[in-house]
Amino acid sequence: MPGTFTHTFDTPTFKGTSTINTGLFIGGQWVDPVESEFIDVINPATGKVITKVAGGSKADVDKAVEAAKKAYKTAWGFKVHGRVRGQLLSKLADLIEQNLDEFAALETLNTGKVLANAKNMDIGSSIQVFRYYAGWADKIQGKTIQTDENKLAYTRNEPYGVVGQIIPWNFPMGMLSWKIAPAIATGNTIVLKPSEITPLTALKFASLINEAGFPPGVINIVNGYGSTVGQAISEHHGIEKVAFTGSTLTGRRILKASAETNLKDVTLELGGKSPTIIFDDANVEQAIKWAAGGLFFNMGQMCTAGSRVFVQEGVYDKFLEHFTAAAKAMGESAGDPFAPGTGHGPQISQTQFDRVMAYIDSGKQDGATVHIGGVRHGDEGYFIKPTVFTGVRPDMKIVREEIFGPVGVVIKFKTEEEVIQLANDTIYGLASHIFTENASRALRVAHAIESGSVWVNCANAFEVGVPFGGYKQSGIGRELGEWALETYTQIKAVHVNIGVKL
Ligand SMILES: NC(=O)C1=CN([C@@H]2O[C@H](COP(=O)(O)OP(=O)(O)OC[C@H]3O[C@@H](n4cnc5c(N)ncnc54)[C@H](O)[C@@H]3O)[C@@H](O)[C@H]2O)C=CC1
Ligand code: BAL
Repeated sequence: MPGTFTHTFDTPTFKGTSTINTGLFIGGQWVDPVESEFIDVINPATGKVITKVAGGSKADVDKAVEAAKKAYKTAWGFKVHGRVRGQLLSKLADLIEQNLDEFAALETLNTGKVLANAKNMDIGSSIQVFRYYAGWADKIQGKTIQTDENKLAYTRNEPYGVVGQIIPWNFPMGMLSWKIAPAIATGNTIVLKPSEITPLTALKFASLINEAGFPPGVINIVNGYGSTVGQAISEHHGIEKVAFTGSTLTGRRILKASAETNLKDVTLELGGKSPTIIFDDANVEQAIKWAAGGLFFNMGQMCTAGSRVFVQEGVYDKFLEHFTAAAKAMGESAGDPFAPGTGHGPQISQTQFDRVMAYIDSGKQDGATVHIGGVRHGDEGYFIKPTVFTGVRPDMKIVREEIFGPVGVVIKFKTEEEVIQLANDTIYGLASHIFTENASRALRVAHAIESGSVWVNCANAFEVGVPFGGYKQSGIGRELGEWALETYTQIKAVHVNIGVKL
């Protein structure tokens, strides 16, 4: 019988006891893992264990796929009107909203995110995503193709059936909503694996699925390690599509697993090394604020983090002075993520802390200048001070590789042509942020940059209706907006002979 985790919160927005089931959610029921594995969940602000939750194995994935297949064949897909799928998604959004403060508290406990951000950005935006796709569920349309009087040809956008979804730890509820909402709107059933590091809000979410009214097996949540549950999803012959957000290395493994098994469709949202470009003609005060947020938000644990900051020579000194001050202020606001006034939390885990500190050390060893930061904050938890390097060369690891921490490089440039070449000198192509008051330049540079998203005079300003995804090694496919509907449907062409006789 699966256990529960109970925690009493006394936060500014949520005072009360949260009780969540720590099992696997398969076929509408909480079950124990077949192999009885349990995984520690750590509070990154203290480094202490919060609880243990079930970790699944291949056998649990098999059970979840069976449940999802049965649900798809008997109670979901086109057996259910799109309007009903939309109503259930809306109900889920309402239930998350009714539990907003508890979700936010759990997210902060498990990730170390600042509470206000967890509430307004993570949980708040995931509610928006469920509502947005609830609206699409009865608007999935094929096309008729006019050939001649003898034929009726039309297309249907059909669901894949069972889809697998593997999500990371940097935005646990955000990425869950990006994956589940469009897949459900288009009529698929789901086996989702949260990150084994951050399962708490996914488990809370699972407890709302039956209450929202979903038939058993439509949404299954199987927590566990990537090397077991993640790999089993990627290799499963009963899964027709997998959607993944995480590292480029794991993305390659998932693509390879698909190639070596059933050639399932794959959507990948991977790493980045995004440029932030500030031209002399920018509104520099605004650019400094956006660039600091664009790099340090979520402790730099964003795939779109503007971690290479290119500044034109005329505003370089002014920018660097104030950008450094912003980093300093952010560092001074580090602390208990539940406390009002805290602006900067810990990295997610000891592993990520060590990885980010190793990048900082490599920058120092390669001869870059630590302009500010470069050290841990405090002596408990996984806090790292916002860090800015100057005096870098293009070949340094801190310039080329995704750090996924509060660490950026500031580089001076002279001309537009030069900065376009520098910005595109990367294997990644996820996002870019451009600051200029010259509209022609903004559009010229936006079109020349090789990235799936370009933000002009802002940074990381996501919109649920606008597609998101990567060029180059940052990914395959698009999420959000109507584009996500395409990634969760396959097109069937139907040819009907009206008048041709043989
Ligand atoms: N694009 C993004 O939003 C993210 C990028 N990253 C990048 O990845 C780096 C490493 O972080 P990790 O947590 O190790 O990322 P990861 O890519 O290993 O983990 C992401 C998800 O993939 C799963 N996974 C791991 N190995 C798998 C496998 N063989 N098959 C299927 N699923 C598997 C994990 O359990 C987790 O749910 C970070 O430093 C960062 O650079 C990490 C998280 C999110
Ligand atoms: N993975 C989408 C949000 C982000 O990490 O930037």
